[in-house]
Amino acid sequence: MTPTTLFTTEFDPTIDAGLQGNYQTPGDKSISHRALLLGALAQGTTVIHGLLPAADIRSTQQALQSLGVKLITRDHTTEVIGQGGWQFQPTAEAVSLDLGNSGTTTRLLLGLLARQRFTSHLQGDASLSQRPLRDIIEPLSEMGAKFTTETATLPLMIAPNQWLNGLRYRLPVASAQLKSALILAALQADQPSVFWELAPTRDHTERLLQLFGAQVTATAGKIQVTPQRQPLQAQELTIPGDPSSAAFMICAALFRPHSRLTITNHSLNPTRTGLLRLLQALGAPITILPSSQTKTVEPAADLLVETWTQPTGTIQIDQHNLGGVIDEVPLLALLATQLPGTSVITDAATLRHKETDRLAVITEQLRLFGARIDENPTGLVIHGGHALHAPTVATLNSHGDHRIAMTLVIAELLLQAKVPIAGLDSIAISNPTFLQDLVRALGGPA
Ligand SMILES: O=C(O)C1=C[C@@H](OP(=O)(O)O)[C@@H](O)[C@H](O)C1
Ligand SMILES: C=C(OP(=O)(O)O)C(=O)O
Repeated sequence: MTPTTLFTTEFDPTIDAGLQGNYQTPGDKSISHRALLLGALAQGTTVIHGLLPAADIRSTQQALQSLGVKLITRDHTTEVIGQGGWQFQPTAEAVSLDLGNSGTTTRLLLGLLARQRFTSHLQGDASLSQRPLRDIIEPLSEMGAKFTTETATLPLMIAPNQWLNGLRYRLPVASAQLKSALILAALQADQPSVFWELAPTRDHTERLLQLFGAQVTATAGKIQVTPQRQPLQAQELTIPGDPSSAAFMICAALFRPHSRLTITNHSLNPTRTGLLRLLQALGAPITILPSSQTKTVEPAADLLVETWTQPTGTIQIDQHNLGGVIDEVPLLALLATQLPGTSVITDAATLRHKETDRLAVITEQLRLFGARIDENPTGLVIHGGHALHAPTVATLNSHGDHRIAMTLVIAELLLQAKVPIAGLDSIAISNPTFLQDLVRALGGPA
């Protein structure tokens, strides 16, 4: 994603208002990818309500279309015409897939394309092409997949392949993308597979596969996959709101005076509610209310978030709870600056291989606000308890990373500082209506 130095004109972080009204959380990104992919494999038409309309999801949609899958979008509903089996039917003998900025699309497709009759060429943008794929290439190759890549990154080629064997494998890293790729390959294998997770990560693949009729069981970090001989069965489903998008509005409301914001449709999947649990344990004024929305494919609720007048406590993240906040870490670093003590994030080296090196970039940017952060190879130590100030630089820089860009917007809002942010347009990767929604919650025009 090309950095820009444009700052939005409609959003004014110096505004003297709290966040009020209702915030409709955009559809969950992880579930949106998976609903499209499983819908494509199923027999029948899968109807998805509330798919996230963001650039990463468009990468999955375009990849599926290149693979010969038909998608129909009307208003807030997307229909996926399932192909009724594992074999995609592209019109050419070799397909080229541009996966943009989306790590999830890339990794899940590596699993799905491991046993196809055609050649696939996968590429992505500059950021995605830097992200390591070795962790995923190695076990999939052991199963029989045939990858060609010089550096275990994109661009990469997958050769036609007629067989995959089952695998018993202890995942060396905690990664939902790795786990999902292995499960998707294992369903196409000739023998059963068993995987053991290093630490808990989001479980949308397991849940959705069960809904679509696959034999996948997951207990206490052990995942058992039976090869799927019958096609998956198409479903109609409504996607819950993405906690990783809601997180920004929750923090803005907690730390802006005069806030009273209802967040609707927030997922309650326990593998995604790490931030919510952590804030509730610290006594933040967040009330969980019954959901006011249509029943979603995973549990969801409304949240009432009010200004946190006396923030207390600290944040402690390690490998046991990292999975539940993996995409919230840049925001957690900002949150920790607002707490009185010293917060510690550890076991988080994987953050160095996201859209940017998120540990380095958030440290660099929050220091411009006067934050006291020590960076180490696997995490951050954030010394709270002292006031931040408006940055004195001419431009902040998200380095084209959507989560960093949104964290900087919230930092500016908390400090009422108006400094241009380079790469703000990256927000469209996961949360295209973010600034508009923020302006509305602050009392601006809808
Ligand atoms: O599976 C997924 O949908 C995702 C998994 C996470 O990565 P990990 O593979 O590190 O868990 C997360 O960072 C990403 O935004 C989405
Ligand atoms: C890391 C992220 O996504 P992905 O890995 O799909 O690019 C994210 O959304 O923060």
